[in-house]
Amino acid sequence: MAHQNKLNERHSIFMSRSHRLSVETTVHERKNGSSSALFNLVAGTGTHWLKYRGIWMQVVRERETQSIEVMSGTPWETVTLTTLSKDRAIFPKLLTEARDLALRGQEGKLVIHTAWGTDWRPFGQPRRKRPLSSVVLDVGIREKIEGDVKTFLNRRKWYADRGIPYRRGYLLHGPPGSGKSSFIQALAGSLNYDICLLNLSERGLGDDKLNHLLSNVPERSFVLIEDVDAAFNKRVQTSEDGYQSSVTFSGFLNALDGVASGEERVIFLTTNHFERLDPALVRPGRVDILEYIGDATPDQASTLFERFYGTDIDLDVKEEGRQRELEEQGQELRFIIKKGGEKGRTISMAALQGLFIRNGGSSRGAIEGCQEHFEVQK
Ligand SMILES: Nc1ncnc2c1ncn2[C@@H]1O[C@H](COP(=O)(O)OP(=O)(O)OP(=O)(O)O)[C@@H](O)[C@H]1O
Repeated sequence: MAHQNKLNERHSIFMSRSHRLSVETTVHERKNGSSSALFNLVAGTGTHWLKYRGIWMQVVRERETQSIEVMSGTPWETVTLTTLSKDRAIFPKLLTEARDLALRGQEGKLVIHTAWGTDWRPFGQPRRKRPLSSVVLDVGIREKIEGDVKTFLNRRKWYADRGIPYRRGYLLHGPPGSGKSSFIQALAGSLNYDICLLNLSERGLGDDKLNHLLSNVPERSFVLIEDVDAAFNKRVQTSEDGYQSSVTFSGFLNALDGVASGEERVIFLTTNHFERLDPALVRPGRVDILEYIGDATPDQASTLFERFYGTDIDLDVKEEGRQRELEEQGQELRFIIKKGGEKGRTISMAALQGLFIRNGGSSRGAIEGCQEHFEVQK
C-alpha cells in the first residue's frame, strides 16, 4: 500500500510545530543526492518523482490561488509525498534533514511569525539579530527581565511537578520610542527564540482564532502583542474604515489563561497607556512582570552617545584629544537631560537615536540638537 504524507507549506513547509523547513536554504546549500531530492520536492508546482535514500517517491505540489482561503486558514500550498516503500520512517528522516538544513540557514537570525488565518507563518526574511547590549535601558531593567525569562525557561519541570501552567507574561509600558519592542526582539534573538507578532485588532481575528493561535505557538517563540490597550480601548475597537475588532476582552483573557499544561508560553505585551488597561489583565498569571520603560535618563543618553561616537576606540596619541572631547560631550549631554528632567522635559531614546543619525559625523551637532529639542518644549 502506498504511504502518503501531506505537508502544508507557505514559503516554508510545515509538518508540525517543530518541523519548520525553509525551502530555499535546502535548495542552495547542498548538492548531494538527498538534497537534490529535496530540490525536486520543491522545484515547482505539479508532479515530480524523486529518489531519496534509494526510495522513489511521487511529489505533488499544489498551490492555492485564492488569498481569501489563506485568511480562512486553508493551506496556501500543499505538498503530498507518496511512496510504495514499506519504510514509513523515510518521511520523518527527509523532513528532519531538510529542517536541519533550514535551521542552519537561519542561525544568527531572528524569525518573525505573523498570524495567517489560524496558522503562524514566517513574515519576510529572517532578520539579523540585534545585540541585546545595543538596546540601552535604565539601570537594572535588562538584567531583571532577562534573568526572569532565563529562570522561567529553566523551570519547566518545577512547573510540571506542581501542575502549574508553564507560562509567563511580561508587560512593558511607557512612552513611544523607549525601546520596548527592540528590547523584546533583541532578547528573543539572544536566547535563540523567534517572535510571534500578534495584532489583536487584525481583521478577521475573533476569540476562537485567537485562542487557537495562542495555543499553537511554534516552539521556541515569544508571543509579542504590541499596543495591547488599543484593542480594548472602549472594549471594541473601530478602525478608520469602520472595521470593528471582534476579539472581546473576555475572549482575550480566556486565551491568555488557556494554555495546555506542559506547553511553554512566554507572552510580552506592550502599551503606551498603562492607565487604560483593565486591572483584570494585569494580574499575576497573566502579567507576572510589569516594567516601566521610560524616556532617556542621563545615563542611557550618554551610553547611547558613546555607542554612536565610540569612546572606546584604540587610541594613538592624536586620538586622545578626541577621546577627551567625546567624554566631555557625553557629560554635557547628561547635564542637558538632567536639567530638562527637572523642568519636566524629556527626550525619547528613539529621538536621541534620530539626532545621532542625522548628525552622523558631528557629535557636537548632536549635542546642540539635543539642547534645541529641550528648548522648544514648553
Ligand atoms: N532604549 C533604547 N536603546 C537603543 N535604541 C532605542 C531605545 N529605544 C528606542 N530605540 C530606537 O528607537 C527605535 C524605536 O524603538 P522601539 O520601537 O523599540 O520603541 P517602542 O518603545 O517599542 O515604541 P512604541 O511604544 O511606539 O512601540 C528603534 O529603532 C530603536 O533602535
